[in-house]
Amino acid sequence: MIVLKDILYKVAIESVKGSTAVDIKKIHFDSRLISAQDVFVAIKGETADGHAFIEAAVANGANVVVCEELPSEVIPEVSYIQVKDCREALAVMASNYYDNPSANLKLIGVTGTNGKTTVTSLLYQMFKTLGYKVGLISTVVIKVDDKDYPTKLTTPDSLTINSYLKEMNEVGVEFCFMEVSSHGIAQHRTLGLNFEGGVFTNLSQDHLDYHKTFAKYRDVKKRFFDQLSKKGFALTNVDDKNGNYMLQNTKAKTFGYGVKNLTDYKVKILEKSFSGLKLNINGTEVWSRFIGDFNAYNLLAVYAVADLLEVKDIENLQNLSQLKPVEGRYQHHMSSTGIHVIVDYAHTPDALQNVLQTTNDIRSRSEELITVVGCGGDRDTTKRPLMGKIAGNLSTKVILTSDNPRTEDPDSIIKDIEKGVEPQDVSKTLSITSRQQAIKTACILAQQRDIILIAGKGHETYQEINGIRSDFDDLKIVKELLDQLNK
Ligand SMILES: CC(=O)N[C@H]1[C@@H](OP(=O)(O)OP(=O)(O)OC[C@H]2O[C@@H](n3ccc(=O)[nH]c3=O)[C@H](O)[C@@H]2O)O[C@H](CO)[C@@H](O)[C@@H]1O[C@H](C)C(=O)N[C@@H](C)C(=O)N[C@H](CCC(=O)O)C(=O)O
Ligand SMILES: Nc1ncnc2c1ncn2[C@@H]1O[C@H](COP(=O)(O)OP(=O)(O)OP(=O)(O)O)[C@@H](O)[C@H]1O
Ligand SMILES: N[C@H](CCC[C@H](N)C(=O)O)C(=O)O
Ligand SMILES: [Mg+2]
Repeated sequence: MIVLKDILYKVAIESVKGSTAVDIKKIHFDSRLISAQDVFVAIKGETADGHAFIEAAVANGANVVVCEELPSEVIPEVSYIQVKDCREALAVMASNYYDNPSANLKLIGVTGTNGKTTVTSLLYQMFKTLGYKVGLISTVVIKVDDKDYPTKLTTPDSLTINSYLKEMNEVGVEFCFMEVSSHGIAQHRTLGLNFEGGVFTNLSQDHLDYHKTFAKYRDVKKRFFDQLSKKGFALTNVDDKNGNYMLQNTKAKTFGYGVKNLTDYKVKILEKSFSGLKLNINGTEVWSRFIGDFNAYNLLAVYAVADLLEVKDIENLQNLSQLKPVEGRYQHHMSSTGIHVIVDYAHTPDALQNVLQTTNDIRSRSEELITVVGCGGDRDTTKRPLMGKIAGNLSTKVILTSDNPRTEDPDSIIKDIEKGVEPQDVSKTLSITSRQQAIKTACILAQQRDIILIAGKGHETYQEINGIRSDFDDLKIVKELLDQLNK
């Protein structure tokens, strides 16, 4: 049994009503999950206020309520802990409840608009090959060494994070690589975790629906570095406009990586093709099967983190050249008749620009570059016209379609994207609401050597419409269609 006062260690408490010497079972922030002797944390969310569910939580058996405002009627058998911020309190309690698991392994957090999944997944791959037990918390999957768990968020809530870290402790994981999203930082999901290091990849427009302004989005990301301890390291992409800004107030030891500017970790791109990149990393030539300049940054970040974690240089470079691409990130497939297909998770203007630019750099220009792209519903609407403009400017044909419409009307999302398509690009742009039909049309249009880029959903194996997720896998669908069409 765990005693309430043990999990309240370091929680900023404003007032207490009732005993803190009570036994508790689990902590939940959803009243519907509460059973007898559980702690209910009332969170003021985006759509609901957890304080409205205190009564329901108590009816389900909660014997402790953590809240920002005490309910008008308090029940004598229940302990009430009033705190300033319930999300902060939840994060601290979660660490305490699971015995501060982040202190028993080396935890590295990766933040930035694009590249988090790629960098964390490659670090997982590299450290596994080096023979360590490794953890991964990413958009695609959570891994406790070899065991996989599904996940819905990039950075899960603090209870979930700590429960997986605890499981990692139990099986002897030494290194854990995790994605730190801006929502995660804003909602204190990672607060109180003991990070050995933090990495900044880049910053461009995304999530303005949530953060409202770019400056606020940037400053939330910076908060992650402000919170690192002086024992840790902070590694930043110095070529990014905000790279140095991120580290301005960090107490951690700072390091830089980049292609354009002189810094601690440097990469030069020597050759690029659809079969990979030839790089010069800090003076040594390395071959990798990754495609695209942006992946030179990702690989360099991986090399730098491995170096900062004291992997021997020779092993680091050898392993770097063995790394395999991550699911849905510039995933390349060649059809039986020689049509190139690229499935990529580009769902921001910057990512779309990068993948298209990269593809244009590699192709010989006589082929068509057919881009199939959409934007998610209930998310940043201002990125839609920007993505329309970029798709039109950098492709020879564009098919605008649906991504995950969620609760929005798919046609009105497409109309928002169309608004950004410039006049000279209108004649090469089609709009087809059904993603399946859009992909089929691209397959019908494509000839040998042409390139079909399907952007936005990468590894996702579903399409979400009105809260219902149906099977949908871009790569599987395009392969089936090309086969059916004998292409
Ligand atoms: C906008 C957002 O970030 N929402 C997240 C947030 O929910 P919320 O606090 O707004 O919840 P709410 O619905 O307002 O409810 C408030 C509270 O009342 C509680 N409640 C509600 C009903 C009830 O009957 N009883 C009850 O106790 C809820 O459990 C909650 O604690 O906190 C929840 C728990 O941690 C998250 O699951 C939820 O993520 C939603 C599902 C989501 O889609 N989030 C996306 C936008 C997200 O976080 N994405 C990032 C970024 C990815 C990237 O960078 O690309 C990510 O890290 O994945
Ligand atoms: N270093 C990078 N710079 C710019 N774009 C990148 C970079 N790495 C990947 N991308 C592009 O961004 C897309 C998403 O990459 P990745 O999944 O690694 O990013 P992420 O930060 O995890 O995204 P999310 O916020 O959705 O979790 C890729 O499919 C690719 O198009
Ligand atoms: N982590 C990203 C995922 C976007 C993926 C795209 N397919 C969409 O559904 O919008 C987000 O929450 O914005
Ligand atoms: Mg990710």
